[in-house]
Amino acid sequence: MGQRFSKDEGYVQVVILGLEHAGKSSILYRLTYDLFMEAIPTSGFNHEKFCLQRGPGRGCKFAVWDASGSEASQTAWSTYSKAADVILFVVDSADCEKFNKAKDLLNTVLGAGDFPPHAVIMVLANKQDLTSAKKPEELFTLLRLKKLRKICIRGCSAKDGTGLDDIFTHLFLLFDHSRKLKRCKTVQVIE
Ligand SMILES: Nc1nc2c(ncn2[C@@H]2O[C@H](COP(=O)(O)OP(=O)(O)OP(=O)(O)O)[C@@H](O)[C@H]2O)c(=O)[nH]1
Ligand SMILES: [Mg+2]
Repeated sequence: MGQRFSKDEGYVQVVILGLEHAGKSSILYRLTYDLFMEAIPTSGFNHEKFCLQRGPGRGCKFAVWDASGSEASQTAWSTYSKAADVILFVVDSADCEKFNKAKDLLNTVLGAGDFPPHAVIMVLANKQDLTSAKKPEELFTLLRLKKLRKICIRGCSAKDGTGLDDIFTHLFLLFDHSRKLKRCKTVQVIE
């Protein structure tokens, strides 16, 4: 907790952003310990490292930074985005009153364009265990994601683990694809 942010060389750098209370730290706990713990609001960062043990991305290493969602902390987000290979933007799918705020915040993050061109942006529609939660497809429209480039959405629940067990494989495939696309573009320019 409260660590200084830095780029982890040799790792796919994943930055978790989103409003306070969206469930960012709960997702990190679920990924790290495979359990649900009552999280306390983050001050600074949580930082964990993972290595994919199986599947197409076997051996790929991920460094995950879970930021505080407080307004004071949001001012520093562009620093983290600059170093990000993957941005996970977490939304509380059951908190309809905050959807607009979440949309504006996501637009601010994306509009700043600080992240590298190969970066993958995934919205995690968290708290799918709650009956009031909007489905990822609904959130896709509500957050007006279709207007935004290179972005995908996935439903999940830190509480019961839904949508999180294969997240690193999924991220690896997206990241790999994104890097290859970038390489293709370079080849086309040279031709
Ligand atoms: N029902 C349900 N509750 C969740 C889920 N994920 C998180 N919560 C709850 O949501 C609240 C906020 O969770 P946190 O993980 O602390 O949220 P955060 O985004 O890290 O918040 P900040 O660190 O303040 O930015 C806690 O009470 C969690 O128990 C989920 O998938 N389902
Ligand atoms: Mg937190």
